[in-house]
Amino acid sequence: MDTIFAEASPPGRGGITVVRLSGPSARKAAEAFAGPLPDARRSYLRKLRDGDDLIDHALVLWFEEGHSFTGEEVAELHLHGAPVIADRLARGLLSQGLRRAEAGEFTRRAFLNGRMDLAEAEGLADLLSAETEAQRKLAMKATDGELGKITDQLRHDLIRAGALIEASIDFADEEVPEEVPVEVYELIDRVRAQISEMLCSYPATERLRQGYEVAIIGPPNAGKSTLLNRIAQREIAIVSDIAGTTRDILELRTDLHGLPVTFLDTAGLRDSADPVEAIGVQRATTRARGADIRIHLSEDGLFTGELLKGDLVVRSKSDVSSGGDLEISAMTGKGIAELLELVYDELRSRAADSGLIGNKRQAEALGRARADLEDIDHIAPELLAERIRGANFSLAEVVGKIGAENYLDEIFSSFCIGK
Ligand SMILES: Nc1nc2c(ncn2[C@@H]2O[C@H](COP(=O)(O)OP(=O)(O)OP(=O)(O)O)[C@@H](O)[C@H]2O)c(=O)[nH]1
Ligand SMILES: [K+]
Ligand SMILES: [Mg+2]
Repeated sequence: MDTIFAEASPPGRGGITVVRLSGPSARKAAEAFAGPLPDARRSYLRKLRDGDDLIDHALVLWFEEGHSFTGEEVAELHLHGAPVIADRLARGLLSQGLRRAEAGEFTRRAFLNGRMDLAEAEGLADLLSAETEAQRKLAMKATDGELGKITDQLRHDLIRAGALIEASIDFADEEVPEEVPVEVYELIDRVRAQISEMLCSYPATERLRQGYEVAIIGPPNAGKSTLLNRIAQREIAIVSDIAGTTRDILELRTDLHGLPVTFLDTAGLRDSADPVEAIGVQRATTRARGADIRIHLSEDGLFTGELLKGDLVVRSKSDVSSGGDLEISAMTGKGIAELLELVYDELRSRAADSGLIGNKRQAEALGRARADLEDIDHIAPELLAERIRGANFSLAEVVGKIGAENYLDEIFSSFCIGK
């Protein structure tokens, strides 16, 4: 096994740069620069030298095999945060025979050494890319091993069901048709119900993970771009009194009280002879349909087209006209805070339905497990036992106990170098 190294802190200048070494010669390599390091998990302030070149004064610590993030021997060198120092150290480490880590390689080794299951590793990837408080909380839950515990319990129940069937097959009187014990069906029903419940929460989880989209739509000159600028508190979109000003979709990423929300400004909806504007209208319509919420904005407070669950019908320019339930003035700012609260309330209630299933890979494996446990009422005991084995296999895949090799490259390449 190679000993690898990488900067664990972001590139560039900072207070410190942390260089992490992992592998069988991590400690030896650290000591080649820092001198002997007696105790694990204690930090030492040392001069790092390569021959007679003093590289830096650094904090150095090491972790024994089995008691580190990767499960291998790990050393950490906390350097002063100038790129030239880390570069100088890297040259020394390369000449010691170490190699640079690939993206996600530390976490990959942690998984391969049993320090975390696949769902925890995926949770860690989400945690590192979380942008808002709600995403942080969701990812944190996934790094905590909860899914592994639940799937272990489900597998335990299925193994018991399988054993009960085997016993009934072995001892069945040859004259009497074999009967599957009632407990088997009870166990399977319970497992299937739990899987269904977990799968039910998946779409809400996925939306929160990806971030929500709120499309501002309506006729030309409704004030959509002015509203976007008001939410952004800066001039993102071009505003003019010419109908058909906006053509491309403009995105504004926000953190709405901890929820990741992207507001979309779109082309005013109308039939246009201008081919470019027509493309804009087409894009607006398609994108708005896929958004989580649509704000239907118009001067008369009416809307055309479909109203989907959670949509808001809003009257614009309330400074010059009035009427309608929900009115705003993007010019004066009136009603904007209330509008954002309504958006937040709706999305928060959707986020509240999120659960432990964090991604498509996990959802698909669970879906296969559930499919094996459906329509089992009149099937022969041997076939039922086979189905149970299939479901067990899929449950093991959820947390990567089986079949992880197919996903490792994809999962770990989404990490940065040094993670
Ligand atoms: N009085 C008043 N005028 C507004 C308000 N919001 C927008 N306007 C004006 O309405 C006109 C159209 O505004 P835009 O924001 O460009 O409208 P839009 O819906 O983006 O228009 P298109 O991109 O052409 O579809 C501009 O002259 C704005 O200054 C408002 O709250 N009050
Ligand atoms: K306009
Ligand atoms: Mg516009």
